[in-house]
Amino acid sequence: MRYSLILLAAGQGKRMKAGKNKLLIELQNRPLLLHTLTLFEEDPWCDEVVLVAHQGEIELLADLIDGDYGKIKKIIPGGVERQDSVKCGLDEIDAGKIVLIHDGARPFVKRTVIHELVEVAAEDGAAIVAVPVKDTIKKVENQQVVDTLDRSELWSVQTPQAFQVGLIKQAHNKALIEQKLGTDDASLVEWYGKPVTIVEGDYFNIKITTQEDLLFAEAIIGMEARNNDV
Ligand SMILES: Nc1ccn([C@@H]2O[C@H](COP(=O)(O)OP(=O)(O)OP(=O)(O)O)[C@@H](O)[C@H]2O)c(=O)n1
Ligand SMILES: C[C@](O)(CO)[C@H](O)COP(=O)(O)O
Repeated sequence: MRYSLILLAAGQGKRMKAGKNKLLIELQNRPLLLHTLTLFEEDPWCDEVVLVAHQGEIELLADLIDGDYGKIKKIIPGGVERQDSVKCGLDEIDAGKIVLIHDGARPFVKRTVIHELVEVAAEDGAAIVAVPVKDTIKKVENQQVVDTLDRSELWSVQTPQAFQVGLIKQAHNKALIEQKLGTDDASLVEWYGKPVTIVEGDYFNIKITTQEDLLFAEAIIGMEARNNDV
């Protein structure tokens, strides 16, 4: 199987409070973005990568990559919202492909999960990685609990998310026209009226969002290094 990747790196990292794009923060002496890029550069199923960046950081990222990532087809400017950045990426992907959309801020997705996702998307049209929620989730209004949701039905959604490219382009185009904004791409497909299949992932595939996630990330890298030594 083969796929194209849209890798998102055009966020602001406001919640990280690092004063710069969080994807440039170093983990084990390497920018976070390069950890994520390496996963896909080394995956034989990945044909090409469209890297979506801030207009003002395109040159910086090109220098950082320095010709080491041959699968990068283009570095293109993103938009204000994550969804706008994905739309810019989709415009670069040819018809008939399976496209994966992934947060540059998730450097720990496993290749086995990626491959299962691609196979399911090729069959079903849309597939996303998710894990069952571990906490009890309550609905709250004005600091008052109004409901306790049934945890057996709740999943915490990650990326990558994989789609037949025609389907995700149609969903994004309709969302643009009707000004529908979602926090992930699958929600646009759901809103478009098409099914989305869950592939169970794992709890290591964190999104590096706030300062404490950097500690978790260092711990995961340390654990991976120890496992490789065994
Ligand atoms: N306009 C945007 C917003 C986000 N992203 C990317 O989408 C991924 C997930 O977004 P998030 O973790 O929310 O990143 P930020 O927007 O950078 O963080 P924050 O919301 O804290 O500012 C990140 O890899 C980020 O670079 C993007 O490409 N374009
Ligand atoms: C797409 C996503 O990774 C799913 O968890 C997430 O929605 C991305 O950004 P967010 O701004 O943290 O919601």
